[in-house]
Amino acid sequence: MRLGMNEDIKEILYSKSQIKEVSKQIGKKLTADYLDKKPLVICVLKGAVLFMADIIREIDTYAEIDFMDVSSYGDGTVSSGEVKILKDLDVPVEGREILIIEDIIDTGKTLQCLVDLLKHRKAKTVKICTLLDKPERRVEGVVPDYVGFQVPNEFVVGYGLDYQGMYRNLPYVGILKPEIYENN
Ligand SMILES: O=P(O)(O)OC[C@H]1O[C@H](OP(=O)(O)OP(=O)(O)O)[C@H](O)[C@@H]1O
Ligand code: HPA
Ligand SMILES: [Mg+2]
Repeated sequence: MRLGMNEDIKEILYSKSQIKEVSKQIGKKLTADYLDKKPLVICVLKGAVLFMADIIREIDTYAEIDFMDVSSYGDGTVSSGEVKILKDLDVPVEGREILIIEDIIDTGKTLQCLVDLLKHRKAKTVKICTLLDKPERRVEGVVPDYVGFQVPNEFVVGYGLDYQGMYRNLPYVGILKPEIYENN
């Protein structure tokens, strides 16, 4: 009998309070770096939605927010390599200081595609803030500017990160038991 989501987690990597603490630290840096710059803060749906909500409340300066929905993983644990734009931004980015908020950088394909697009649209600057960085799996040369935690090469879920659309609502980041996805 499955008792609930928590039973599917092999190990908790980052607790709610650790994530809160790291968001505060990053928020302080962002406040200093973006003072008077009126950045456009972009949340990459859906994974980044929880971290975005934390981060914007820690940025103590004028900022606009917008959302983009891109998807490359579908239902699996391996990137398809093909990044689809499912929802574009509502505002133009030309001349703007852009801060992209992500939950995780894995292969880097999603962000490489986004950064290229925003530069093509003539953004003034494009910086990346990610809760998690998994550098071991990188195939693109994406380097984040603000990082919460570096994660090992494991499939992680929680705090926005999903497996087959589930586990996003776990209040921590944990490693999914391999038997969960190996049985599917
Ligand atoms: O560095 P990459 O290998 O490209 O992987 C990282 C991206 O993959 C996940 O999103 P996904 O496409 O699964 O959509 P989701 O955010 O809606 O879960 C995650 O939220 C990142 O956006
Ligand atoms: O480890 C991961 N977990 C969930 N979604 C992801 N998208 C890229 N890497 C991951
Ligand atoms: Mg995502």
